[in-house]
Amino acid sequence: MTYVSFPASRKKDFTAIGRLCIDLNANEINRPMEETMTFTKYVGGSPANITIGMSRLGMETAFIGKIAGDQMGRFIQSYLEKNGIDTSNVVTDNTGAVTGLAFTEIKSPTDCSILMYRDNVADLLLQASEVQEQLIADSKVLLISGTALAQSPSREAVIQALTYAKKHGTVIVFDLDYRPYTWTSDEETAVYYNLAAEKCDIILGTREEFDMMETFENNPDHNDQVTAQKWFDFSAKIVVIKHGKEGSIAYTREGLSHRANSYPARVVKTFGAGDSYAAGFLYGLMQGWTIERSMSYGSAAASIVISSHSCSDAMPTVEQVNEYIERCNRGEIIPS
Ligand SMILES: Nc1ncnc2c1ncn2[C@@H]1O[C@H](COP(=O)(O)OP(=O)(O)OP(=O)(O)O)[C@@H](O)[C@H]1O
Ligand SMILES: O=C(O)C[C@@H](O)[C@H](O)C(=O)CO
Repeated sequence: MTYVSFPASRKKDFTAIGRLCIDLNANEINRPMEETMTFTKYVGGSPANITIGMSRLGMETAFIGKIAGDQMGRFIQSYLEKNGIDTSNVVTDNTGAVTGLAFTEIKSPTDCSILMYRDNVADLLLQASEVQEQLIADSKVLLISGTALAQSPSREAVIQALTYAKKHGTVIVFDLDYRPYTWTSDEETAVYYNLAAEKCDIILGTREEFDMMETFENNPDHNDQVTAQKWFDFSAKIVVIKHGKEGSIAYTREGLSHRANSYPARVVKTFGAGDSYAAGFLYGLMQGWTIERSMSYGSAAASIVISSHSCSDAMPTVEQVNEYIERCNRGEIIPS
């Protein structure tokens, strides 16, 4: 059964809009930030990671965003291009804004956190007038992520991108990607998240992210089915609620639900799980696979990334995901 129809014959399979940043991942793992001395630099930002993941899986991809006009911005642009991502709608800031930094603290495989430096960041300065309508019209999928809604003018840029996607029948995916910094209140966050989600065909988020969106609603038991059902009265066809190691559950407009278990992993750090899951899941759906198979593929991609040091650089190819699944089936991956 096909739950989402992707438009045929478009130049791009997948375009994302939002932040392009730098991850600085601790080299000395299993210790607090205070004792961490060195870091490795990677391209980061959730929508960037997902786009890199889609590109590694063989999809034709593009990115809409804004980078700082400095060495960090050029590093990001060149990494995207090396990964086959069309950067023709990656705009360079000329106001002196900087690149967002995410320092990761890896205290243990289950206790990881991110320290963000996001004052005057270029990614939140993308303007609505800088979003290329034609690129969205040429794409099968547009992915938005919540953080870009946190401030103007990036907020308006995302809403304009949604308008173009609706006009051209581009499938819209919303990865909630809720990061509390840059938002000023729970009310502001919930209002903008809800407004955007009304327009989206596929919504992916964790239970905690959906809880934030339900600030003004009555779902005292945090019931996944209640959460998903609301969105089927708008545009959604699939709502996926992720539960970390416990796996994920997808609801469809037809009233069905599908569960996926996580794959075993030798976890180095947990961040990046959601981004790789999104890439694997969306890749599967775009191949016309069942929801179960797509979720399982996303879960395997997630296990690969959390078993690695980086998020973006560790995004797997089709061969790597297939091999990982085979190794798991043979019982060769012993979870940490
Ligand atoms: N400890 C784990 N072991 C194995 N798989 C995991 C683990 N944590 C997450 N996953 C896999 O990744 C998927 C998404 O994880 P999660 O629910 O943590 O998303 P997320 O919070 O968006 O991730 P992120 O930490 O990147 O923000 C899960 O459905 C599961 O398949
Ligand atoms: O999203 C960010 O800004 C940080 C990410 O790049 C980081 O790698 C992560 O948290 C992935 O989910």
